[in-house]
Amino acid sequence: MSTGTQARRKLVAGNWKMNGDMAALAELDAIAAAAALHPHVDVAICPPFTLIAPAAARTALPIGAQDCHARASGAHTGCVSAAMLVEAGARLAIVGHSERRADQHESDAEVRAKAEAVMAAGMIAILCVGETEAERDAGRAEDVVAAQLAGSVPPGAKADALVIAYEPVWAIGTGRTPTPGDVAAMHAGIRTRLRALLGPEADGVRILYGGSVKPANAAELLGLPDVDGALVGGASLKAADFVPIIAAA
Ligand SMILES: O=C[C@H](O)COP(=O)(O)O
Repeated sequence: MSTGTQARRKLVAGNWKMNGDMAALAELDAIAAAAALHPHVDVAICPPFTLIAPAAARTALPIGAQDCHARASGAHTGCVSAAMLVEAGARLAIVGHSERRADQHESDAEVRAKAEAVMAAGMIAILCVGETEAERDAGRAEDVVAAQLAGSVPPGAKADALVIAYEPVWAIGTGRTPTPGDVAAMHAGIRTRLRALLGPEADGVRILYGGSVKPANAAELLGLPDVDGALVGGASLKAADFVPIIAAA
């Protein structure tokens, strides 16, 4: 998988969430075939933990995890370490998804520790940020995202190991998306915040948009300034939906 440092290659990553079984891995074949037709786009799939090893064995597509424990080992029932993910074949891992921030009460500090573990293991961290609808309605969206970045982006992170995914919580799985202007403004704001945190390295960090990305809206969203790709949930489960998004990138 290419790094983001040179002209920020687009990245279209699928997050299967808690969906998929062995039979679903057949979708990877069609996705891989489409990805080969678009070599200027990086494509990755993040299936459930149980499918990482068989997915990585089946395809050359980069396979990722949806979470990672911050510690290397120990008494953490139900958790999986970064080294375990690498051994299973993962090359990237999502951290700080809003569903985990909400359901598992993950703090910015925990997300940062997870991102550091992912990077230390040689994987790419896709670090998610995004405001709730109430926060946007209150005019606090940019401040909320800025605070998440300040609290969860590891200091000294390198552009080839860090991807930011801006996912407004209210747009996830709802069929709703921010206006193109709001997406562009938020991505520009994220870039500015990253420069303050990481210096010039920030210019190589890819910033993905996520939240109800579909074939019908992908071209518009992916064509916006500072939108370096997409993190796709529901529309990544079927190649018939995901492939047009890859093509749009
Ligand atoms: O990680 C993916 C996002 O949560 C977006 O999900 P969605 O495309 O189903 O809205």
